[in-house]
Amino acid sequence: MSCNVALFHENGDVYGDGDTYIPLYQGNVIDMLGGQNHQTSVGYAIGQLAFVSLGSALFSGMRGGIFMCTLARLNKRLKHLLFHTLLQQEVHFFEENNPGRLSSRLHSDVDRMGRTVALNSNALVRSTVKTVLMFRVMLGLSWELTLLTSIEMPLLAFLQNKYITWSKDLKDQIQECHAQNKDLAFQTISGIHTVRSFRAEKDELRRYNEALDVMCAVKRSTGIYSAVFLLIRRVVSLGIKILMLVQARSLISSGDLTIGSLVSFFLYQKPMSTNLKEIMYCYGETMSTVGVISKVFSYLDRTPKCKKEGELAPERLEGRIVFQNVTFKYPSSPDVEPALKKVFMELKPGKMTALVGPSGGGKTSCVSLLKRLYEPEEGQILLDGQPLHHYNHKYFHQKMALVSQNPVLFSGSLRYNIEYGLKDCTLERVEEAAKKANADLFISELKNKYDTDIGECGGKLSDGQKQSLAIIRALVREPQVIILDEATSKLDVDVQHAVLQEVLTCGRTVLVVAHQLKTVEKADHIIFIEKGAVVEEGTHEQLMAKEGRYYRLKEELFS
Ligand SMILES: Nc1ncnc2c1ncn2[C@@H]1O[C@H](COP(=O)(O)OP(=O)(O)OP(=O)(O)O)[C@@H](O)[C@H]1O
Repeated sequence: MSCNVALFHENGDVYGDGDTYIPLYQGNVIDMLGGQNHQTSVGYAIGQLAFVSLGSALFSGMRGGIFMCTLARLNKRLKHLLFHTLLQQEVHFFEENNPGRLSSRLHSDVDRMGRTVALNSNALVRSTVKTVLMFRVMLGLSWELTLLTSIEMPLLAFLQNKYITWSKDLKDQIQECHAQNKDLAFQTISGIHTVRSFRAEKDELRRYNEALDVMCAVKRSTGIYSAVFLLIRRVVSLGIKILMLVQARSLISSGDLTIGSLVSFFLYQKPMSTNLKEIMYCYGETMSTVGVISKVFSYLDRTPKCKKEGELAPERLEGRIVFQNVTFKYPSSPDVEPALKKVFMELKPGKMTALVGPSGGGKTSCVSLLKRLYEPEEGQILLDGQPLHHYNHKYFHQKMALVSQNPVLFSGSLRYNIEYGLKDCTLERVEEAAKKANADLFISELKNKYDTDIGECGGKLSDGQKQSLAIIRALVREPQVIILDEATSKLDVDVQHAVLQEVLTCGRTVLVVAHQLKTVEKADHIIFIEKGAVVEEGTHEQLMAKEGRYYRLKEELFS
């Protein structure tokens, strides 16, 4: 984009950047370099050039540096804001937008957006100033030739505009393909165990290849558009140049233009058109990034569809939970039957309540509503007589702990995972919780004890150890309500009993979600839920004596 041109003129005005020095004088270069001027004026001009070159290099370096720093800050701020906004969104948002796409928005799109805005504004300022100054000088040399040069610009701008309109959709498609491919590769790699056990490597490779083919086709179209555009642009430029040469010849013959001025004019014309191209390129780049920018901003402006956080954070919480005629439909399936229909149930403090029923009955939906991952469509859930959303978010999730069958663990140490999200948690507290979960023995046998790295998603632990870790993580928070969603299924029977005994101490409310009916026989209260409705409830003995759905399910499982 730059050219090594150095011109000297009598006014002593030099303009340029980096390796481009364009003196803004009027006069004849050829004469001076040919030695017709005095030796002193050449020395003076060279000194001046050196001085201005140094100044130019210094300022262009500073400008580049300042823009790079601004770009880094802008990127950091945008990513922070976007990540913050994403974390505020309701669960349904993440069901609609898969992780690969969101991660691509957060990284590639924000980078591209920052680069376009910051770098293009840098180039735009530089090129505009240079263009205005050069234009002034060129007008002084020959207004007729300047007029012809100026015709080229709107023509090229028109072509560029057309090109942008055609290529914008393609660029959006490429961005989308990138996100999809990333997501596909991520899914396959993270699920490699399943892929391997189903011998699905070839299928996954084929799927990835098909996705690559789609992207390749879009890129091919972009290449064709770009080649055609370049060809037309070159032809237009060539036509204008021929017109200029014809005009210059007639000006020279009529004595209105000297050969020296013509050479000067052409020496200006090249960097001038380079600058104009740069301006148009920046414009084009900015325009083609508009799609990306608008997507990023649509996420930044998105208001989460969840109820506002409440203030309640009582010192003492009893833990009595009541579902009052709760009806609920998943936002992603608004047209199907509700997952829960007018559910009424009570979970008492100091008691273990078990939620049982066939697959798809609505057990997990109850737990999701309890953890406020979704909001009921009708009815409400009360905790100590207050709707759940009245409680302070952090307080609420500390008081109500969920331990699931396949807990989500993060790479890092055991201690990091146990203390996750807790401030000022001492090692003594962690050790005490581990003892209560009957897990202190296995941890003490590890080489680095609580500092042992558990690997990606806890990959270095057995399934039972992962469950133990999740139980410690819940207990260390000293919750008043504990939800065990098949949370002890991978533990030894002795450990299961010890854990259940422990969670029932301190008058805690315990909800056990169970698929294996054997684990719930000891529950104080059993609720049988089927097709989203409570069908029957009572103790194990009462339900067995009733010979209803619970009895029949038990018979089916053991027959
Ligand atoms: N994220 C979701 N989006 C849409 N529908 C869902 C979603 N999760 C569950 N469902 C539907 O809601 C109904 C209740 O499902 P739920 O997971 O609560 O049952 P469950 O009793 O926990 O089943 P299981 O014992 O198999 O875990 C089912 O019909 C299911 O298809």
